[in-house]
Amino acid sequence: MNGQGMLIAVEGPGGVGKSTVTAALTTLLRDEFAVNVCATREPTDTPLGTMARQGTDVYRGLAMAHLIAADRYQHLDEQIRPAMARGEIVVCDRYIASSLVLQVMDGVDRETVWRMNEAAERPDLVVLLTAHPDVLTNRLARRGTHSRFERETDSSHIEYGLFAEAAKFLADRDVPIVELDATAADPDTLARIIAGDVLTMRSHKSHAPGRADLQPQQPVPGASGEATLVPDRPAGAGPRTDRDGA
Ligand SMILES: Nc1ncnc2c1ncn2[C@@H]1O[C@H](COP(=O)(O)OP(=O)(O)O)[C@@H](O)[C@H]1O
Ligand SMILES: Cc1cn([C@H]2C[C@H](O)[C@@H](COP(=O)(O)OP(=O)(O)O)O2)c(=O)[nH]c1=O
Repeated sequence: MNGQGMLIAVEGPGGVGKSTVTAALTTLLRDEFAVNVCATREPTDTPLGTMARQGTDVYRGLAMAHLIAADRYQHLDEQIRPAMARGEIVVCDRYIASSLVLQVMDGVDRETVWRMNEAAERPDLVVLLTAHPDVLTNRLARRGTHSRFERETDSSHIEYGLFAEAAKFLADRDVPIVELDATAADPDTLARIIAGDVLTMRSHKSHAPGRADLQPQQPVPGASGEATLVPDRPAGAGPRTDRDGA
């Protein structure tokens, strides 16, 4: 963690509800818990990020991977690190895990993607939203697809599987990651569960020896359900399989 600030990455396949949950979490932390939140997303809304977001039919493979990484490093310099230094909780809709999935879908080796992101801040918490692939396909059909990745045949099944692999990859490298099943839970409930995890982590941090600004752990009214800490799974197991075959 960087000062009092934290970096929370909201990740998951297209249509799972990342943007919706990021917005709900931001509102909850700001309005109910008076936390300073920097809500952001990748690709960013800068010219570089917009080129990547709108350019998925033009840029592919290593070119796309470098475009995304360049946008991420600029994002870190200009927005994420300054916000963390101010003590804010940065909630980022898509981050490194997305690259470990989408660039791999695009034919780039996972280790290569990881090395390209070597100097990027590790998130304090990765929130991996999952849902049964058929649910994802239906949500994308209702909302409309936004990119070449989402239009790819069977994209929901492919992304679902690759996010499970990325979760294991990150957990093996000691990146804290929780997985939440968004198949049936509504966005506000998911936001409350995440807020509970984030505020608990923040409280533990502020209770670290030598800190004068101790804050009691804040309760999260209405939070229910269970977040699975990926490293807690049995060795070798993929992310939660309770929705497999559902
Ligand atoms: N938990 C949820 N349950 C049901 N529908 C949801 C949920 N979260 C989001 N949605 C809907 O699914 C669609 C995709 O959500 P969105 O936030 O755009 O996903 P993403 O950012 O992951 O691509 C939207 O129409 C949204 O209203
Ligand atoms: C963050 C990230 C995005 N992308 C690309 C894929 C997506 O098509 C595009 C935009 O992300 P996406 O979240 O799907 O867009 P929207 O918010 O409009 O639904 O950026 C990557 O290829 N790798 C990444 O690491």
